[in-house]
Parts: sequence; structure tokens; C-alpha cells
Amino acid sequence: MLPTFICCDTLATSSKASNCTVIKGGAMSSRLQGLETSNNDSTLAHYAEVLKSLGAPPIEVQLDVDGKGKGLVATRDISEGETVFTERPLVSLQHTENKAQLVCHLCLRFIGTVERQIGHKLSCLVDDCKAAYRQAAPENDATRVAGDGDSDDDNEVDLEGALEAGERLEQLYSYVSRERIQDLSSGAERLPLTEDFQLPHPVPCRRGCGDLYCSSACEEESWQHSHCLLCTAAPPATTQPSAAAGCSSDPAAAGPSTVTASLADPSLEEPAAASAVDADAGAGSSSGCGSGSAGPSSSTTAREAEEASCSSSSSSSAAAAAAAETTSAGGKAGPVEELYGIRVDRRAMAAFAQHARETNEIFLLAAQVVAATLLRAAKALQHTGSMTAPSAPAQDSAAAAAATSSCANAPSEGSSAAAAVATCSSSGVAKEGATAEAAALSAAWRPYQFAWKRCWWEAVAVPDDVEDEEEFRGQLRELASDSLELLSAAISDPRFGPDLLNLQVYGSIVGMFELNNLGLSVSSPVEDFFLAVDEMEEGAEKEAVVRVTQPLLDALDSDYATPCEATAFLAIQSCINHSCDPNCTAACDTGDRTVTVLAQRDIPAGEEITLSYIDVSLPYKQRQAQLADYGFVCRCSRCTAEAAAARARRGASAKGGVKIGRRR
Ligand SMILES: C[S@@+](CC[C@H](N)C(=O)[O-])C[C@H]1O[C@@H](n2cnc3c(N)ncnc32)[C@H](O)[C@@H]1O
Repeated sequence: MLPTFICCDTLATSSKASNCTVIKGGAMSSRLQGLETSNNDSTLAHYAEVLKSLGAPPIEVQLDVDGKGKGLVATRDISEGETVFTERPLVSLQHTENKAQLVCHLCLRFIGTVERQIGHKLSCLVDDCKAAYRQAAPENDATRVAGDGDSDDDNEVDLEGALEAGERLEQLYSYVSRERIQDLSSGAERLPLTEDFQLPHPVPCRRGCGDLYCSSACEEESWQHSHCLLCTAAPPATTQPSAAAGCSSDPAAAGPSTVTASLADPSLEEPAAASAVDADAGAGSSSGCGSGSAGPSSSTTAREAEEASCSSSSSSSAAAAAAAETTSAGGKAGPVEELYGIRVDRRAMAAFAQHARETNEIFLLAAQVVAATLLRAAKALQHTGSMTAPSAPAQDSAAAAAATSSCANAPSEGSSAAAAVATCSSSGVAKEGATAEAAALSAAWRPYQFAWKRCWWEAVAVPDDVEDEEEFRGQLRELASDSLELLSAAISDPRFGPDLLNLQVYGSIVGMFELNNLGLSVSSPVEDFFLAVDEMEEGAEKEAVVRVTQPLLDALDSDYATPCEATAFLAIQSCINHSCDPNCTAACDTGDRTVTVLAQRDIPAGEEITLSYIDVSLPYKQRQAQLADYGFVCRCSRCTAEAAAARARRGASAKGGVKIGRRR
């Protein structure tokens, strides 16, 4: 188990944004009302159910804790060091700029070998230097100098920046050659001591989109959760129309160019030769960093499960015919396919992902929520066989939401949305206006329904250098709109699309992350490796090891210790309010992909469970300034006491002012 530290990652929200659309409670948009109709009882029932699924920890969710909104409260005395609860993130994402660390796309565990990790980090450093150079000195324009008066800003040459990037690259290559970086990445060079730092063998995504996992179990879980929709790799050409037919459940939803393909990737049947190491092999190549390649996989289980799930679906002879026609005609599958009745365009998905990486990576997390929700809803419909039943002409999703939440068996995160559809349908609620589709969507949305949300472009903090707040917020809205347009081109489902893929909902999902995310940090085995070298007993053996490793350390510089950094959203942890004197801390275990909240002192029954969002060693004013960036004035007991003390001091000096009055 790697030591892991966690901090709250709730991104800044502006205290100026007092006119934000508050999704929680009253002011909901009609779109969100469709998904989010709830009352206090259904909110409490939901959290009680989630807590039960976590083994009934000694806490409960209360709806208004000291004016801070929902919070967690201890239901019995909790001792210092005791685990308060443990849960798994609903979604998580390694930060785009952290891609120099090779980790499992799902559980964030470091993968490969220490040598490969070092080779990959160096490849990324090389790429970064080259990118910085290209940015500073745009191609074909090397003669222009910044500020020469007649060039576009974009084409100006930043001589200082170009020089710096060039020098850094030169310095790097003075310690380690291109060939050595390549050898480390490919496994041709083994380093001493690394057998003490065994890491899981990487398992690539079955489609070869470049995502890597620590096991076929993680690959399978990710695929089933949302990756089968979000994967950017095109389906492989297939000659198995029957398998294709099984996976296609709604031919009517597919456009004319739709090709439904087998989910099994034939390339994965090949022997373990082309490993994802190849992605790094070309040290210094621009594809070396942050990308992988298809390679061997032990994901037979994943494929079997997928095939089993496909074969249980209602088969579509039309889609089978389309697939057969395409493969016999061209032998190649196109980038568009259909899963559980959801149309996916892989090329459009790649465009969405690129836009997100270039603008706001939180769009990638939002896409996970959208895809996971669509999948759960579609699978629920398929499970109940409702898909073949005629739908009511008009969807009344608000009624459906109410119907779903009023069902005694309404599911929580772990349970199937199908149960809600079945229960609601059999209880006759669906007949009263709620369609099976709306009930399925509402049930599938439930894991996110009760989270604290505000619309992203309204809630986000305004940077200090922004002069026109309205214009700034308009630009963010535009950005979200562009992102949604790209996502909608990539995944669509006429049964649920309009209720989920609309700007208000999308903005609220992105805003939900802004307000609730938890930052995760997993320390690197590369750091541990260099520490182990450093701690060797002085002598000839250490000297020999250092001769080999020191140039690598010099080349990596401070990057040798960079941890994996990620962001995650959790159902129960996201209910924990901040305190400047917190009684709990959080830690995560990449081994079982859990986050644990631990008591850092004795907590009596009835006391609120709190974490710190900021550095609480700062003095009062600085803490307030940081928390103002988070969009709230801290109401914790420490701040309340310090504010009272400050008021008392001001009062005393005001009395002193009366004395000054003696000047009269
Ligand atoms: C991660 S959420 C915590 C759960 C939230 N109270 C809810 O209703 O879901 C963070 C939000 O809770 C509120 N909050 C958290 N700690 C607070 C504090 N110390 N004082 C005032 N408001 C706080 C703020 O509105 C903040 O944006």
C-alpha cells in the first residue's frame, strides 16, 4: 500500500457570486427539476441507504448543521484514530498535467516498473521542453522578436522562453541520452534495487485508446462504469455480426452511418509482445508523454462479461444486418457504434476529450457522470425489457423523478436502476404519467442528485486580473456550451438525451465538482526508490549504485518526487463541512480504491464530523481570505470564537476611542 495524503480540492467559488443559481433547495431550473425533484425525507432516506451500504458507520447526514447546509454528525462517541467511514469515489480523474506519472486510470495505482516510470517522466520532460520551445518560438517565424511591432501576439518569439526551454533540454540530455531514456522505457535497462519496488503490470484499455490499468478487474470496472461510451478508440473491424447484434439494442436510435461492432478487440488476442511500453519507446517523440498504445491484455474476463451482457440484450436483426453489410463490404468498422441503444461516435468523442484537455479537464469528469448515468438508465431499461414497450408520448420527468423517489425500493449508488424501473412500473406509478425512460434516468441520476450544486459559470471564482465579471462568466458559459456540443455529438440517446445533455444540467455537474471535489495525492515509487538509494550504507556498493542512478536524479531534478495527483467525487465525504479545527483527516488506499475518514481526536456523539479545506495553521484573516475564495464565510467554532475575540478587541479600542474623546 502506498502512503497517500488527501486534501480537500473544493475549487474556488466566488463570494461575489451571490446571485448564483442554487440547485439545492428552491431555485432549480426546470431542466434540473426534472432530475432533482426531492424533499428532505427523500434526501435523508437516500443518505441513510448509502450509509447502510457502507456498513452503517457511526454517523448520520443532517440537513442543516449550524447554517452550513448538510453535514455529517457522529451518532456515538468515536475514539481518536478510529475509522469513521470508508467509501469509494463515484468518479475520479488523474490531472491532465500529471500524466508524467503512469498510474491505473481507475484506482491511481502506479504501474509498470520503476525504470519505466523514470523513462516516462524523462520522456515527458523532453516533450515539455520541446513544447515550451515551440510555444516560445513559433515555427517559420524565428526571425521575429517579441515587441517588434508588426506581428500577431501568437507569432511573437519569446527569446527568453525559447532560450530557457532549450537550455533545460540541453541540460537534461547532458545527464541522460535519448537512447537511455528509450532503454528505461522499454525495459532494456534494469536499475539496481528496483526489485524491491514491484508494480502491477499495465493492462491497456481493450480498445487501445491509451488508457492503462493495474489489472483486468480495473479495466473491466472502468469499461462497465462509463469507459465503453467514453473510449476514444474506434471499434475494431469485425466479422462477427451475431456478437454485434447482441450489443445493439436500439437500431432505431442509430443513424444511417451506424456500424455496430463486436466489443472484443482482436488485437488483444496477440501474444504479449507489443506492450504499452511502446508508447514511451520513442524518447523525445511528441507521442511519448501521456499516451499509451494497445498491447497485450488479460482482459478476457472483461470481454466475456461484455459478451455475456450483450447476449442477454434484446438482439437487433437490423443492426446485425447493418454490421454484416459493412464488414462484408469494406472489412472495416467505422467510428460510430451503438451500445445499449446509446449512439457513440468515437471520432467526436476524441474531439470532445481534446477540447476538455485543452480548456477544462473537469469536463472529462462531467462526461463520466453523464456517460455513467446514461448507461445505468439504458441498462435498466434493457433489464426490464421496457425498451421494446411503447413509450408514453410525452415524457414528464419531474413526475418520473417523484415517482422514483416515492418508490420504497428506489436504488442508491450500488443498487440497480432497473429495480426502480421495475418497482415503479409494477406499482403502477409509471402508468400515472412517468415513462419507464424517465424513471430509469431519474434512478440512474440518484448518486449525484443530492450533492451540493451551483452552476459552474456562476459559481466559479473571478480571477484577480479579470476586469469584467459578466464577460468572464459569459465566456465560461460559452466554453461549457462548446464542450456540451462536442459531447452531444459523441454520445446521444433520444430516450434520455434532452433531460441529461442540456446546458443547465451540464453546468450544474461541472459546478458540483467545483464545490465538492476531493484532491488525491499518491506518492511515487520513484521517490521511494531514490530515497532507498540515498539510505544505503556508505561504501563501495552504494558508490556503484549512485554512479548509475545519480545522472537520472540530476535529469529529473525535483520531478523525481512528483506524486500522482487526481481529483475525485465521493457521496458521503462530499457532505463534510470545513472546520479550521477539524476533528478528522482523510486518506486513500489505492489498493482497494477507497477513501477513509479517520478521527484525529475523540469525537463525542452529536458532534459534527469536519475536515479542513485549507491550511488551518494560517492566522484568522488569511484563513478567511482563502475561504472567501471558496464562496463561504466560515462558521466553524474556531472562527466564531476568533471573530468574537476580534469584535471584543474592537469594542475595547472603541471604548478607548471614547477616551480619545477627552480631546474635546
Ligand atoms: C463540500 S460541501 C459540504 C456539504 C454542504 N454543506 C452541503 O450542503 O452539501 C461545501 C459547502 O458547504 C458549506 N460549508 C462548508 N463548510 C462550511 C463552514 N465552515 N462554514 C460555512 N459554510 C460551510 C459551503 O456552502 C461550501 O461551499
